[in-house]
Amino acid sequence: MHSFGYRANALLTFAVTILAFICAIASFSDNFSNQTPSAQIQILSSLVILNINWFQKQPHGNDEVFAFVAAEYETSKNSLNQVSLWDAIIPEKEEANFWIQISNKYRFIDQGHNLRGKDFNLTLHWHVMPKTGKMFADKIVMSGYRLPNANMEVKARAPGKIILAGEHAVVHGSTAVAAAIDLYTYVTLRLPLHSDENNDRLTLQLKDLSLEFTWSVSRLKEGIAYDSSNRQRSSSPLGSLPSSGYTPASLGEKIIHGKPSGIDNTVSAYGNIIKFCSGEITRLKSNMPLRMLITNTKVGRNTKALVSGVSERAVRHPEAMNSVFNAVDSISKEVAAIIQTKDDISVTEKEESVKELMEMNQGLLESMGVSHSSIDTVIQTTLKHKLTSKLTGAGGTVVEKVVEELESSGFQCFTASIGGKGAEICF
Ligand SMILES: C[C@@](O)(CCO)CC(=O)[O-]
Repeated sequence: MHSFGYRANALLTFAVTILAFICAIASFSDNFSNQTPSAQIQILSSLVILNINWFQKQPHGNDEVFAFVAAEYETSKNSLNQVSLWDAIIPEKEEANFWIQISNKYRFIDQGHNLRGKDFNLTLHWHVMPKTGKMFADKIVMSGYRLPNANMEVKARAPGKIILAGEHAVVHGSTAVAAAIDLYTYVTLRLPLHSDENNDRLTLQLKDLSLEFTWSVSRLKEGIAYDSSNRQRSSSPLGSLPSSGYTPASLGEKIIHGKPSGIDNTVSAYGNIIKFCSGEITRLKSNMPLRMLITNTKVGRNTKALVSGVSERAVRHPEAMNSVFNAVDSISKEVAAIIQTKDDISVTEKEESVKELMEMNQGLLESMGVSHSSIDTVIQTTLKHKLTSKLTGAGGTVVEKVVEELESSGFQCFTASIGGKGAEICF
């Protein structure tokens, strides 16, 4: 008679043997599974186009494909170094045949000093992970990539802007109309490839002005993080620039204006002609030709002081200043409506109306205490030529005469088209 322990041992051994036998058969059956997955990948500048055209999901299994793209390179110490740039899990057959356009998910960082001027491969790996059985792995290697030998450069440009109506009052909630102009500021950013070269300093050299500023990168990052978390609008309202470009611009505005309305950085970042009121932006589609003569009176100004001067006047005379702000609001709304109108009104009539509204706006700016005697000179000069109404639209010799006279008074003139592109970045 066998003891209980002896019987239990025999049963366990039998169960384990059967289990091992089933596993061996399952594993052997992998040899009959004919897997021929294929994939394509194309790298277009910062875009990856990926097309995995194979997926095999068992009726009740949960196979999935894990795909990742890595930059791979060789060093004297290791024959294979990988920097993962992108990955994804493809859970369903229906999702396995796809085209995607992405920028890298993970940052391409040189951990040592290995990548400058070196060749590397971009490799797409994919792993098919069945519920049971052998994991299948394959890859496509794309060779011929090289990181630059010198520091990386990023170029950006942002347009200047003009406010057609509503400056200053916009800070107090009135509507304003502004446009990007085709005069740009260009910036080239050089990023050191080696981390030890990045000594936490960002240096800005304004070569035209012979000025140089330096900031601590970590302090700037803190400022940007703070501003992003406090900003109500998180995405680009006009769709031309990532919101990350908007944030530093709005930080700069705070430095220059103290309490900015946000109109300057918005129009410079996103371009076009916009109607702006308390952070709400409406893009205007102009139905009239708009070219502007811009005169630089060369009178230095302190925007912060002017903006706070208007606020102080509003505290001293709240009712009167409210009426001024309301009048500016109506003027801006009317300017916006004229610019957009498709009615059968001649361009001259539209220009006459815009001219009149601008004159009224100028008067209100004077009542806010922000005008200057040099602006009166500009107005008198243009009025003398009875050309004020033409300055928005007309070009040619008549404008040249006005420019000549204004420049002889020591001013600097520019003609500009308005409503163009916003800030652009080129890697
Ligand atoms: C004076 C102001 O209205 C415009 C300056 O370009 C200030 C602001 O809106 O932030």
